[in-house]
Amino acid sequence: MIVVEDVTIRYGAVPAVDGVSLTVERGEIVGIIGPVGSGKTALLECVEGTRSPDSGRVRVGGVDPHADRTHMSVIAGVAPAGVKYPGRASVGDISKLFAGFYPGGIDHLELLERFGLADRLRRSPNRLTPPEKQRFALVMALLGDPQVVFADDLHLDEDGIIAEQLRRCAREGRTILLASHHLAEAEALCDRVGVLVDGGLAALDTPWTIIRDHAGGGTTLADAYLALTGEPAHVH
Ligand SMILES: Nc1ncnc2c1ncn2[C@@H]1O[C@H](COP(=O)(O)OP(=O)(O)OP(=O)(O)O)[C@@H](O)[C@H]1O
Repeated sequence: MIVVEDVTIRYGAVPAVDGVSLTVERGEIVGIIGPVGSGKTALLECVEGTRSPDSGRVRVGGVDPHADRTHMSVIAGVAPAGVKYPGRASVGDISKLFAGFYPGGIDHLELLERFGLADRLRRSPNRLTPPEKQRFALVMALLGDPQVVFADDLHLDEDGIIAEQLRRCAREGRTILLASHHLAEAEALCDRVGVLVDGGLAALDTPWTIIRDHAGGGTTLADAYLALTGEPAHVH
């Protein structure tokens, strides 16, 4: 569903993303982890199509996501991060409004229920708790019944609703590409994990394979991450 071939992204002399290749199969959950500034956002932007790589090739569902924005708007949903919504608009109003853009999409009330937000209908999204904001962002991403879901800087909630719902999305055949600093949750959730270090993929495999190959006797993805990046896990 997602093909990234030898993608390089430059902002200055040093590439932000340097020759990255990866594929994501339909129904797979792939998480990109890596230190601050390692290129996760730049890579996701290229796959979402909001920017094009300086070299290399990206395909999502067979199309160039930067060139074919119309097709991407049909097949992909992006979980928006850090959005400030108009003051008086409520969770119910905004999700209903956006659902109206997607005839044949998923009912907004059903999604709010699935993500544990049914009792937040009248609240401003700006006043939700951080985990609720993340769940609302995923509701917004799913309104159009997308085949592919992108979530940059995904925050996973302790009660597991987000992980449970993303697993459900994958079982429904949706393909999920996320970036996160939450290593324990990414280890539990993702079919495969890519570790970006200075714009290059230092590892791309199932969490247990990365742990086996890189954790140096440790037992967690955080152990492997420390060995690969030289940094302890950083959650902001
Ligand atoms: N608009 C920009 N102009 C110049 N440099 C940029 C720009 N956006 C990103 N960069 C640089 O590209 C590199 C990769 O940044 P990117 O935001 O992709 O990292 P990240 O892994 O997503 O970080 P974070 O963990 O903070 O989300 C960094 O060195 C960053 O400073």
